Amino acid sequence: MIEIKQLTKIFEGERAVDDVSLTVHKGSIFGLLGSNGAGKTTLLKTVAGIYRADRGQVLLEGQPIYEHPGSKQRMIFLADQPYFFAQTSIKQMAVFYRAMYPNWDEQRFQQLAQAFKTIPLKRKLHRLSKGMQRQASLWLALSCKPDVLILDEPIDGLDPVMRRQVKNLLFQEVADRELTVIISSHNLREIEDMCDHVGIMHQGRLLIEKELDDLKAASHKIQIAFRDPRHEQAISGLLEILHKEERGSVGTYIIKGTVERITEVIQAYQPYVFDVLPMTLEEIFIYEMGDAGYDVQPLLL
Ligand SMILES: Nc1ncnc2c1ncn2[C@@H]1O[C@H](COP(=O)(O)OP(=O)(O)OP(=O)(O)O)[C@@H](O)[C@H]1O
Repeated sequence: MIEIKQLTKIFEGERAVDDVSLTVHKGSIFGLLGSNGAGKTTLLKTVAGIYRADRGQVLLEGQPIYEHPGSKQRMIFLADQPYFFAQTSIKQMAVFYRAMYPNWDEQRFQQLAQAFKTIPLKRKLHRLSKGMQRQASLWLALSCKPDVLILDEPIDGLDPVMRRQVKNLLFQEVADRELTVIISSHNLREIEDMCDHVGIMHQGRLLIEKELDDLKAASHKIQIAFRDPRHEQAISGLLEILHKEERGSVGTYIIKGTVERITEVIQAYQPYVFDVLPMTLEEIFIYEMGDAGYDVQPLLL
């Protein structure tokens, strides 16, 4: 378990991360979203023990990460720009990782050659494309068998086939040995596919942090055609309507509450049309955050 407690990181008098508290459970995948400059990379680097917090702390299984080299060996941070030593191949980088990370698993490294077969073992990494370099850094990271993998927009630059491959590898590690993953991305669909918890950052602050299932269960998109316009007024007194759009006689409503409660209230008026529609994570964020007083639309892609 990772506990982030009232974390603040200041650069040149500006708070890049401002009083963020968050718990990431072992074996979960946490997705971090936010606009450019929101503080995601700074938060991730502080969690990884690369930056020292100005206030607050980060604990891995109760141990402060920055002060414990042993904790840092249990986690891997993959930056959005992969970094390798000059003139090295993946084989040579593997020698370095083997020396650095006590959990390095040579057999896993060999197995993963199949998954990352586009990367030649002896070719200099700096000559590979950006996407291939990202693949190489994921290959090395997974071979270290880390307890925590922190990924700063790593999947965004991969082609669709490799994206699926990497997601499957991560799911497998989470299921088999409770790997904890923290991933930042601008791609909401990616986060929705992968993560069980999500958070949105803006101007250094964590605006919202919730379990995806809770978010999905908290509000619903319903299409309704009432028999009598007065019925609509009646339900708005009984349910919390966050948003409404009308097309002809059919209205699409975003309503807070459980689907059972919403169904019970609306069905009592026997509408002509009553359909519960799926909501995307983007819609959920827009309405949830709008309800909390934030215009979140510009923060999301
Ligand atoms: N090393 C640094 N020195 C000074 N300021 C920094 C440094 N790193 C980040 N910042 C500032 O901290 C703020 C947050 O930056 P950060 O890179 O954490 O945002 P981000 O959410 O990852 O953005 P993006 O989505 O664009 O990658 C920005 O205002 C940035 O200019």
